[in-house]
Amino acid sequence: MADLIIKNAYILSMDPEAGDIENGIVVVEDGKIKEVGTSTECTAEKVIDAKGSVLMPGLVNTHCHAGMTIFRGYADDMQLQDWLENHIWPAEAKLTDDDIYAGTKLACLEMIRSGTIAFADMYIHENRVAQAVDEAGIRAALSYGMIDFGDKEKADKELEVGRAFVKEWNGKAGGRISTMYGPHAPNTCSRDFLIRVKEQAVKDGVKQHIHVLETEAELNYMKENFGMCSIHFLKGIDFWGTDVLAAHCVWLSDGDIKILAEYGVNISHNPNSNMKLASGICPVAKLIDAGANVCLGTDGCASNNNLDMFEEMRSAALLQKVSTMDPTALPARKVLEMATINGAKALGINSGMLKEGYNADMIIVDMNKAHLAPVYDVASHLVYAANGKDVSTTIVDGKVLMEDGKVLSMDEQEVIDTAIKASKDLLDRIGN
Ligand SMILES: O=c1[nH]cnc2c1ncn2[C@@H]1O[C@H](CO)[C@@H](O)[C@H]1O
Ligand SMILES: [Zn+2]
Repeated sequence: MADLIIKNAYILSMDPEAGDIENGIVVVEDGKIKEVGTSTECTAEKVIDAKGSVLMPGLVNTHCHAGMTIFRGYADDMQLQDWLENHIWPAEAKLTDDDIYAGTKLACLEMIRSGTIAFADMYIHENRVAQAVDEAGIRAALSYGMIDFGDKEKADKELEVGRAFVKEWNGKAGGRISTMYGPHAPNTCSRDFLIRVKEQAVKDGVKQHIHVLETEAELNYMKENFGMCSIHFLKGIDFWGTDVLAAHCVWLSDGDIKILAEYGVNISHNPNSNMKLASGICPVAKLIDAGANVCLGTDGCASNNNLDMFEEMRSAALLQKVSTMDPTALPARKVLEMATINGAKALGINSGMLKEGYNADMIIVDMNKAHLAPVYDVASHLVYAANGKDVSTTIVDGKVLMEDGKVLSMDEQEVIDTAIKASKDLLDRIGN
């Protein structure tokens, strides 16, 4: 007997061979998809009737600082450098590991509610992030964010913490957690440090997660100090020769785009954060044309200010259209690919498609809503009209984490109350 059957769904499989299936059935066994079709011989312990709903692969958030959910709305309307140096970093210095656990629990709750099945994270006290992910039931690729600012002693310490984290958590939570190295950015990490981290990542067989060319200030800094941009600088130390997830990539030349595509770099596009911090616009359409793997992320909640990947899909599409003055740029299906297939590829997980053998990481979107009627094209609604609140059911690794709007893997009110209390205590400590 199978574990779970979902029937009567409009299946948006994202599998190029199967396409969309009306009135479809998905069968789940041992956390994997066993069958996708229009009928089945199987019976299951649990059956969900998804009539009037869309069943699709859950969304993958490829750039996040989940613990920063505790800072939602803490410091808005300023430049990245001012925001980080004068507000976020001083506040982070006062964060306890309990605060980060509380913030990450809240982030996981919000992600499960809005249809995200996996996320990539870079933050501090990452052990507690991993604990929260383990308990919440979601999937994640986690990294400890390392910064050395050219200080050799700090570099040694940071790499030690990063290494310990990679070793302790890779493959944990029944395989739902993977680990990466997280050198923060080319303008906050020294050249020597980036080389050491890269070599360690290759030795340990894990990926690296890094911010790259988020701002024009970074581009200017790199040109002044190294006589070249971050993309060429990282090429020079063979950083791109390893498996990399690069967030933002806003300030790219046409030559940079070629390099990123050629090396198969995974690029996490974060349109809402880039708009809010006025960082600029990632040339997504050009990157895709060049053959690069572009996926989507929200960034942290202090620069977004939510984790709703449906909003991110809509923003990504609209921003490319207006910046290229071409309404055919980034059509709905392409954006859905970025949020599912491409994101799963970037994280190295077998999700992002509803297909036999893939992880049963999927969501049900309720289409019986005023703002989703009538329906001509399901993909259009998912990108241009829906939002995260339309997700009724979220399934990760075959486990139902939310069913019909009720979160099953955690006590929702307790998670919200704990985060609010932590934010108040934090303000007292900061002295605001
Ligand atoms: O958009 C961003 N650009 C650069 N750094 C960021 C951004 N958002 C958060 N952080 C910072 O990255 C570190 C990760 O460990 C944290 O210090 C976090 O505040
Ligand atoms: Zn970031």
